[in-house]
Amino acid sequence: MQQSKKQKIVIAGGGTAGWIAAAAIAKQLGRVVDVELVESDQIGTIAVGEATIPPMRTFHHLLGIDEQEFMRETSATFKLGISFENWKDQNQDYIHSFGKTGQESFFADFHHFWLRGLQEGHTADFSEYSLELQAAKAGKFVKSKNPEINYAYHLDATAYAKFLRKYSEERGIKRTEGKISKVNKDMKTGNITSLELGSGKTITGDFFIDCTGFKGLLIEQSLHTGYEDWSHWLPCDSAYVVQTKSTGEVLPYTRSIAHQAGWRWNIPLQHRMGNGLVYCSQYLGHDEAKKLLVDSIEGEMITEPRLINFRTGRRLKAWNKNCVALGLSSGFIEPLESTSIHLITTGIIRFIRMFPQAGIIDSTVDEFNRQTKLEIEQLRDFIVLHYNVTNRQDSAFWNHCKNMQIPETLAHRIDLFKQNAQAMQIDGEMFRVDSWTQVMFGQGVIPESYHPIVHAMSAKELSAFLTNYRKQIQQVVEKLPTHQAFIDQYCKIPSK
Ligand SMILES: Cc1cc2nc3c(=O)[nH]c(=O)nc-3n(C[C@H](O)[C@H](O)[C@H](O)COP(=O)(O)OP(=O)(O)OC[C@H]3O[C@@H](n4cnc5c(N)ncnc54)[C@H](O)[C@@H]3O)c2cc1C
Repeated sequence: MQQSKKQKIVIAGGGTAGWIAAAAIAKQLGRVVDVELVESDQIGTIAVGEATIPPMRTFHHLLGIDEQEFMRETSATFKLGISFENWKDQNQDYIHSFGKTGQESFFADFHHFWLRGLQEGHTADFSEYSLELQAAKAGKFVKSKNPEINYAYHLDATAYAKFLRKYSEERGIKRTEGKISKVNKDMKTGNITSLELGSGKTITGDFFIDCTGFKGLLIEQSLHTGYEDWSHWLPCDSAYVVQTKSTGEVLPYTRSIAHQAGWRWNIPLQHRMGNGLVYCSQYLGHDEAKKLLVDSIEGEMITEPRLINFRTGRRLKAWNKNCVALGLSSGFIEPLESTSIHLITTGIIRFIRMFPQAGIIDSTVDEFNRQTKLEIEQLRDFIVLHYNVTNRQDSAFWNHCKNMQIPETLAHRIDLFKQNAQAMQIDGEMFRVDSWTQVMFGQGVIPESYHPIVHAMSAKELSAFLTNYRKQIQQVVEKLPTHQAFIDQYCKIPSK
């Protein structure tokens, strides 16, 4: 079999997306391709994106990253889930944790057993059957395989890009600083041939990865790929962000607190808190939003509040010609479930798997785009669920969300769950039954019936099963160290 010549990949942009792409390619393809990353210090990065989901650990494992070093360098903390406050209704909270809830049987998920229990007088909340959720509530954490505790991280976005830059440069990635002023294309094929910098330097390549952020300098401004707008389902279009000093012990979860026209977040890092207020500008003015954020934060501000505008949706093709878009240039479904960095990692893994060593083949491009579309649509549905299934009627924004037409795929899932508690699962989907059920129950969806298989247990057996499972979780949680104590001994940042 013939091996083609060594290809050159040019990565445009050095935010989280650019350096994740560089690090992954350096590790997996470093011997067979040359890579150059161009970034502009003058433009800088978006410098948000600080909450993650558990698959990041697998990605780090693939890169051979040492967890303690990574956590110290990025001031990271552990994340067991997200606390959704005032989403179902004002003054009602629930946690979407990364844990399993209860023990399922081959034919029916655990929530069917819990629903029967409710009917038979068991009053314990669904949340009491998840170890991660209870540990989060108690502010506790430990790394454990038995019982397994599933977790992700909160991290400092700027420090993370720096950390991956060091990793990539140590593995041979070339970095060029400069502002791209022109994207050159081949007249015949339409492929990108080179990037011209303000300094006059030209960077040529065989393949280009667009990580230039929302503007999509290559994929959109040069290749005019097109964008599918999802603002009719995800109407928030703005965020004010600000960093504050920490106050008290760090929580092992993100807080997402709904307000009259969106929500705000608290992301606890070791040395500071990340805060942001996401909103729909049609229902809340920018000045009001800024005031709402400033009035709600607890610690002293260490940055000025900064406005970020966005449009939810996806790039029509993540791979077009000889260019793949990653990160914000490929689309954005808002940060509610911390899915953007995850999409960068799955995007680069997919690209490496389908790497066009022998030239670009249409079927490969089509398959890449098909998988990318499916993945982002599944995440979109999960996020739309949070907005749509609510009892809130206190503002025009929530009335809009409650009554909006939702994607058919999501409507189908909600129907299945409402009618007979079926939590539909698509192969390979990121958020599993445990996530869908925690959010459905958390937002107040109560099914009309459950699977009859649960009657294979007698009432006595079911009662013992539910009671013992819950007790075991309580016993484990009692013995766990606090999140703060675990961080202090495992990955504490050096005091400055
Ligand atoms: C409000 C908000 C909150 C978010 N929260 C989360 C979260 O909690 N979790 C999560 O997973 N994701 C979150 N995200 C998404 C996350 O921030 C991004 O996915 C991530 O930071 C990747 O950004 P990026 O690298 O694509 O873009 P950027 O960080 O914008 O980087 C763009 C890069 O391109 C360079 N560039 C641009 N133009 C040029 C040019 N002409 N010449 C040279 N270089 C250029 C810039 O200098 C920069 O290096 C959030 C996003 C927003 C808007």
